This record gives sequence, C-alpha cells and structure tokens, in this order.
Amino acid sequence: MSTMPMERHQLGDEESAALAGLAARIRELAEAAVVTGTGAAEAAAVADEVAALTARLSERRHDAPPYRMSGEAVLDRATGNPVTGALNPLAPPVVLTAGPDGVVRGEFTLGHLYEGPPTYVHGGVSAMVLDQALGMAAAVSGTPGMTATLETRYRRPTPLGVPLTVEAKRSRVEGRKVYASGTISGPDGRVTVEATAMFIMPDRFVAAGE
Ligand SMILES: CCCCC/C=C\C/C=C\C/C=C\C/C=C\CCCC(=O)SCCNC(=O)CCNC(=O)[C@H](O)C(C)(C)COP(=O)(O)OP(=O)(O)OC[C@H]1O[C@@H](n2cnc3c(N)ncnc32)[C@H](O)[C@@H]1OP(=O)(O)O
Repeated sequence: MSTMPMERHQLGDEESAALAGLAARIRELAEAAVVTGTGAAEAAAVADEVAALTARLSERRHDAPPYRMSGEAVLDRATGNPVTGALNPLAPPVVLTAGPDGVVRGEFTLGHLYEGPPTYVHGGVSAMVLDQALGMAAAVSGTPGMTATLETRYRRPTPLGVPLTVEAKRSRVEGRKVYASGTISGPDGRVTVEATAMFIMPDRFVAAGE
C-alpha cells in the first residue's frame, strides 16, 4: 500500500488560479530548459536562481497535492494529475470534458518536452493521455477503476506542436471489469493512436465506498 496520505487540502478559487499560473510559468521554464542555447555559465547561474525559488516554495508544504472540487463539466479533482492537472507543471495539461453521450474529449498541444522520435510525440506520452481519457470515460459512466490493461496501436506518427484531439468512451461492463476505447487524432482529423483498456475497481475501494 502507498504511504502517501489520502486526505487532501481543498483549494479555493483564488489559490487555485494562482497555483495554475505558477504551474504554467514552470512549464514554460521546462520547455525553455530543453531548447535553450545559453552557455554553460548562464545555465549554472539560472540553476542557482531556480534552486532559490524551489526553496521559497518549499517553506510551507502539504504532504500531498491538494484537490479542487468543481461543479463544471471539466473532470478530475486531482490538480496534481500528470495528464490533466492544471497545478502540475509536468502535465500538458489536457483539459477533458464529458459530453451528455458519455464521450470524454479534450484538445491539447504537445511541445518539445514530449518528443520521442524527432518531431513526433513519445509513444508513452500518448499512452498516458489515452489511459487518463479512457479512465475518465469509465468514471463518468459511473464505473471508475484502476487500469488493468491498456493496449495502444500506433497507426501513424503523432505530430508535436499542433492541436491534437483525444476522445474516449466506455464500451461495456462485465462485473467489476469496465472496458473503454479511444483515439488521438491530428489536426487533419486522421487517427494517429487507438487504444482499448480494461479497468477494475479494487475491492478495497468498493468496501471504502459502502
Ligand atoms: C483510479 C481510481 C480507482 C478507484 C478510485 C475511486 C474513484 C475514482 C474516481 C475518478 C477517477 C477518474 C479518472 C480515472 C482516470 C485515469 C485512470 C488512470 C488510472 C491509473 O493510472 S491506475 C494505475 C495503474 N494501474 C494499477 O496500478 C493497477 C494495479 N493492479 C491492481 O490494483 C489490481 O491488480 C487490480 C485492481 C487491477 C485488480 O485486482 P483485484 O484484486 O481487484 O482483481 P482480482 O484478482 O479479484 O481479479 C478480478 C478479475 O479481473 C482479472 N484481472 C485482474 N487483474 C487483471 C489484469 N491486470 N489484466 C487482466 N485481467 C485482470 C482477474 O483475472 C479476474 O478475472 P475473472 O473474474 O474473470 O477471473
């Protein structure tokens, strides 16, 4: 079992907006870090400044990322989620919304930070985005679960730096097993990655929810 705490600080509007702004600036910093042409001395000087900022942010810390409850169609309370978390600088972030038909959809653009083959998205990043979208589709249909299997089929390379679309939908439920499928498409509408997944609600969560 994880040693991380389940209880989370709940963010208000103002704090959430400020922290989302902070994460956005850190994303820009990360992108700048992978493509900077600055010299060794300047890189070392900037590293010292960043270390000072990290120390400043760490003066007060929560034990784990906070949550934010939202009544909107935007999903996921986990602000630190690595795919959708507005407060997570490692998240693109992908903004996922659910339609009345249960289809989860999001648009996103991936830059240099997510490169696998030259000029294309890393396949593991595509799989991560699809895992999240398919998991959301299972959850918004009333049957959340942990990913038990995730199969990805890379039909064509996924381009960096252009708007991508992810879509996912629950396909069927068999007892505790929930199946979902989805795609990532490029700006021309052509599918680049297809995925199917099976999610299982662990017994311990079922018991906790009763
Ligand atoms: C994710 C939240 C979970 C629930 C929390 C509640 C609410 C969440 C609300 C909202 C969530 C919103 C969005 C979700 C978004 C994104 C999704 C990302 C999710 C992840 O990023 S998640 C991390 C990666 N994920 C893991 O870290 C899983 C590690 N794993 C386990 O925690 C267990 O392994 C588990 C729970 C999978 C099963 O454990 P278990 O004890 O319940 O299963 P059990 O043995 O009873 O088997 C019952 C039947 O499933 C078959 N079966 C079992 N496992 C299988 C497998 N892997 N492949 C094929 N078949 C399998 C058996 O063969 C048997 O089949 P049969 O009945 O036919 O014999």
